[in-house]
Amino acid sequence: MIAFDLDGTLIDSVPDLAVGVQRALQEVGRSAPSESQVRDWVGNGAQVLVERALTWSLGNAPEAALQQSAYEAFMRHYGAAPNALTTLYPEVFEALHALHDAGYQLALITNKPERFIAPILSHFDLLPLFVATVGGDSLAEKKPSPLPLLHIAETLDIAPSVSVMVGDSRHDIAAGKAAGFTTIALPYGYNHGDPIEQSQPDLLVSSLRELIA
Ligand SMILES: O=C(O)COP(=O)(O)O
Ligand SMILES: [Mg+2]
Repeated sequence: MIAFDLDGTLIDSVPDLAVGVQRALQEVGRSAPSESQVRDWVGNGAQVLVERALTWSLGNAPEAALQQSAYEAFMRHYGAAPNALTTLYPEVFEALHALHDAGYQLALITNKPERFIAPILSHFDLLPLFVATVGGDSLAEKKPSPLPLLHIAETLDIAPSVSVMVGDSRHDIAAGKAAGFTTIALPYGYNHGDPIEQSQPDLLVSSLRELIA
């Protein structure tokens, strides 16, 4: 089984995430961050993304009521147009089809809220390739916890030792290691601005084409 991360691995979603964050902060009367700031804040799910933006804007952590209003606004704005500016990274479509046709079971494990998974994968004609998907709010814990990975392995009845986690961030690699998966990192996504090599994945590939090779 090969499990893929979504944001920063299969899709370059930051342009739409940034618009969602900017509109949410404007709606709650706060200054809006730039797209490059948002890029470094992606990785721990929508609640943390909104919290990081508010903390930047306020200079301190937000109160719960403000966090909740901004989170609801983000979910509404991002949910209204999750595919407006988002693109698939090069070779993703071909690579996923090649792996699927070769008989690998493909899973998707993202920290993104579950409700956005199907609309985005459907938009890019990728949804039927995945036997299982899990979002950041699907289970009690999200990456870097190994829980979502172990949950998928158990659901598919596949041992972690023959499972692979492919991702762009330290949370993917940490979750993969803790779950006993082989970890493969891609360098082009979002890792809070740090090189993914620092997480010491089992393998670093420059693209999904190289992964197939
Ligand atoms: O939504 C996020 O913060 C990150 O999502 P990802 O796990 O697909 O990279
Ligand atoms: Mg990612």
